[in-house]
Amino acid sequence: MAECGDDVVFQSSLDINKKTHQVQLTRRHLTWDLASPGKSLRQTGSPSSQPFIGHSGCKHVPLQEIIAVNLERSLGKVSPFKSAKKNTSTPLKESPIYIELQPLHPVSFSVHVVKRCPNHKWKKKKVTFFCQGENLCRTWVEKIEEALSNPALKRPRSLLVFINPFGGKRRAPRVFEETVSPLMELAKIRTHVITTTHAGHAKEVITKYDLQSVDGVVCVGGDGMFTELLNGLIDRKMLEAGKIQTPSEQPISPDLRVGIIPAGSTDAICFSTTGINDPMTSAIHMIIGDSTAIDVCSIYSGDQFLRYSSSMLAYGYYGDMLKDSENNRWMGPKRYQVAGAKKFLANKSYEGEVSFKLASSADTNPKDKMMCNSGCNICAMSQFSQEEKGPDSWHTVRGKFLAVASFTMSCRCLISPIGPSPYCHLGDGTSDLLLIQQCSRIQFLRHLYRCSTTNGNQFDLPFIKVFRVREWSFSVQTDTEGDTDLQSQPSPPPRESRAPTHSVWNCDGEIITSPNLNIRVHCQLISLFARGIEDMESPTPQSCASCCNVCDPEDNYKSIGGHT
Ligand SMILES: Nc1ncnc2c1ncn2[C@@H]1O[C@H](COP(=O)(O)OP(=O)(O)OP(=O)(O)O)[C@@H](O)[C@H]1O
Ligand SMILES: CCCCCCCCCCCCC/C=C/[C@@H](O)[C@H](CO)NC(C)=O
Ligand SMILES: [Ca+2]
Repeated sequence: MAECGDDVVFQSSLDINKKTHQVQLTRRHLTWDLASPGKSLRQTGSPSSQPFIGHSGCKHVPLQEIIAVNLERSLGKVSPFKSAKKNTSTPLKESPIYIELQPLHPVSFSVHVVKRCPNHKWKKKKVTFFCQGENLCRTWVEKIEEALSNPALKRPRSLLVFINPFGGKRRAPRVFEETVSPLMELAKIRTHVITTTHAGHAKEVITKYDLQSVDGVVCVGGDGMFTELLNGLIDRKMLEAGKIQTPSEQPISPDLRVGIIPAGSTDAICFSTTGINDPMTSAIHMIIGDSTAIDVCSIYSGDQFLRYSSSMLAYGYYGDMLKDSENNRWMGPKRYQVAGAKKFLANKSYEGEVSFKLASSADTNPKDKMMCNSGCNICAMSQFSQEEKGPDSWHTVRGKFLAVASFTMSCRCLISPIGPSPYCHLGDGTSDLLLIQQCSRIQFLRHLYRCSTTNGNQFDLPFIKVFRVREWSFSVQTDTEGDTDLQSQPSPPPRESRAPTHSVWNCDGEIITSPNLNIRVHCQLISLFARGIEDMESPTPQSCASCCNVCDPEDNYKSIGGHT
């Protein structure tokens, strides 16, 4: 059924694939249906105010899923011979070349809409409408463009783009040039593109840039690049508000949304917020103005603020792996596999004490099998329930850990298709804190293997504890036995033969060396050009359910608008 308030803006008959259709633009949809005797716009309601009710075969696209609308430029075919022949008094050889456009069809415009493909991949699909006369064609384009510029749709008009030429497989410049830039042009989005020359470059620019002049900031890179933008944008807000980040200070939300065109090594943030690491999919989410707010952790060493993080913060195995992999950046994404295998064989554990404040709500937990999907109710509720945190409930675990890791999102990536913490929420104000106690290689392998599957049972192992937390801290414990041994020697052993007693932190792929950290989760602090991962089995309000009265079961994934 048509939604209340979805008034008709414009309608007419137009040809699609040489067949006449009744086409209607409402405030929320573009709809077209084959015109046949006994089936017309008039029959479906008052022509001036009522959207018509669809049925199978009728296509019904939410405006939010229109990527672009354009007048078609090539209106006819070139026919110089005919033109020359008309001027019979002039010999053919000497005649000036007249080019006459022979319209194949009157005039046309194209609408590019979202096409859903398997595995959350999005492409664009072009539908061309042929009009009786240029005026009608121009009016259609104007009306659709006007509807798309409705502020409620939150489509960006201009973007600041940072390209990291050294991230991942070093393909970012090409990815932007070949895939993203043509799409932005098609959608008439202005881009100011900066190719970074050094680490920290994007953050430096963000400190000074006139951010009022853009509607979003985009990185073409990986998790490290996103984190640089995240830190730059929050730092800028704090600076403008004259605030210094202290443990008791609440960080201020940036006004701008951030986009990620995946071109890094892991791309876990892009994967966890769109369901895939595909540049075209991400570019489309940006163009149509999708928005999802994600949690951010602030990290301190004592009272000293270090940085903000949004994906994984991990000590032990993942920290050692990152440190080792940094020497092999030239290998690209493979560096993580090489270092991961080395550190797996090393099977090193570290003593430490972890204290954490459990999320007060007993409704969710890291093993509850409730995936955070687009339009997630748990995240929607969390936005309003941050004040009722309940009584402080701190817990402490001491031990020898192979890894201590907190996931503020699922951290899906190619090697872990539903993520190392599959039921983690994007915007519930919590992180999943994973404690892997010292264990044998075979036990740890079992956990890692489970992370690489879609079973979601990687925490169901006796040496693993996992908690949903709002705040937590870690401190190293001195290995007293080891220290005594060292002290009994006349001089310290050579540096390389000393086993390190502590690891480093892997913070969104960047190293933090301070071992003792305090972490706080801030609910939905920054918004991304994404919508979370769509549940293809039960459509979400943003995809199909709210708009769709015309799902065509024959046309799954192929149908306009991708209705399921
Ligand atoms: N021109 C540059 N030269 C060197 N380093 C850069 C440059 N531009 C950005 N960086 C830094 O490179 C780091 C890593 O980049 P990025 O996240 O794009 O790739 P990655 O580490 O391969 O991918 P992932 O983080 O997904 O594993 C970022 O933290 C960023 O600060
Ligand atoms: C025997 C099969 C082994 C499969 C191993 C699966 C383990 C999956 C764990 C992946 C964790 C990735 C979490 C994301 C972290 C990012 O923040 C970071 C920067 O991009 N990437 C890495 C690799 O540290
Ligand atoms: Ca979360």
